[in-house]
Amino acid sequence: MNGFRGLFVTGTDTGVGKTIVTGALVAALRAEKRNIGVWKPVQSGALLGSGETDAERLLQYTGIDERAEHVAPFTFQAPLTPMLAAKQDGVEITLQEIISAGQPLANRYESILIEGAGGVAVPLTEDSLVVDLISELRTPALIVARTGLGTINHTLLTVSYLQQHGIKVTGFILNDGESDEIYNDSSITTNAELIERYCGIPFLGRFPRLMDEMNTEMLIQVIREKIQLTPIRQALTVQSMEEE
Ligand SMILES: Nc1ncnc2c1ncn2[C@@H]1O[C@H](COP(=O)(O)OP(=O)(O)OP(=O)(O)O)[C@@H](O)[C@H]1O
Ligand SMILES: C[C@H](N)[C@H](N)CCCCCC(=O)O
Ligand SMILES: [Mg+2]
Repeated sequence: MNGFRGLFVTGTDTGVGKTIVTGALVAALRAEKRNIGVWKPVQSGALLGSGETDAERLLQYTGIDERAEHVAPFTFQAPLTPMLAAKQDGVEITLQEIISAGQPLANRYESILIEGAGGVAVPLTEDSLVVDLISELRTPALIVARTGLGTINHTLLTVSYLQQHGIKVTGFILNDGESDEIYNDSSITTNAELIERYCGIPFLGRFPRLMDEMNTEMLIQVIREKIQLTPIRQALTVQSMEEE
């Protein structure tokens, strides 16, 4: 049985801000005295020790006391889809190895937020995509998407693909990201409402562009002010009850 208690944070693409949003959500949930952990099953694009990997960023944002190699048991240097990045390092991993490597970490927490790599159809291993990992873990999914023009199509496709695989979608968050583009984009006033209308998945809020250093206190404040946590708390609770 591969079931994990948690929520899988996926995105409409790589670079949409899954790491910052995941870190902020975990920090806000932990501030409520919940024992929530964070897991990055496979990461690519930087090496541990650089301070640039997602595991290191997640630990920095949340203040969790874990070793980065436990948060991300598989790290590959090349900025490529994990399957290819692993190949370049001469490694071949299986979906079952990825899942087994996360189990000891998950066992230390009441629930975990899991950050994917890129979007839902990104090759993780020779014969699996991110969506297959979510299916195996049996967690619901939360989508992080860009705020601006193009996000309706990307988000509706992501919702549809997850649902075709029997995965429950808890909601979507639109992230302003680091680009200036959205400031002249009139679609931002209607994107969230249109996505909700066409797929029926709740909009949980807009994550603002952060200019200052991203410390834990500031991230908790951003989540409290901008993001609806109730559906996320419910997703984590319902799952725990289903397991009993
Ligand atoms: N709201 C924001 N404010 C400021 N910078 C942001 C924001 N969201 C994302 N960024 C920056 O944009 C870059 C890309 O975001 P990030 O690495 O979080 O994407 P990702 O979805 O986690 O990508 P990956 O698929 O590699 O995990 C990072 O440098 C991040 O710090
Ligand atoms: C390198 C990086 N940061 C990633 N998380 C891997 C993203 C792979 C995306 C593949 C793709 O969709 O074309
Ligand atoms: Mg990331």
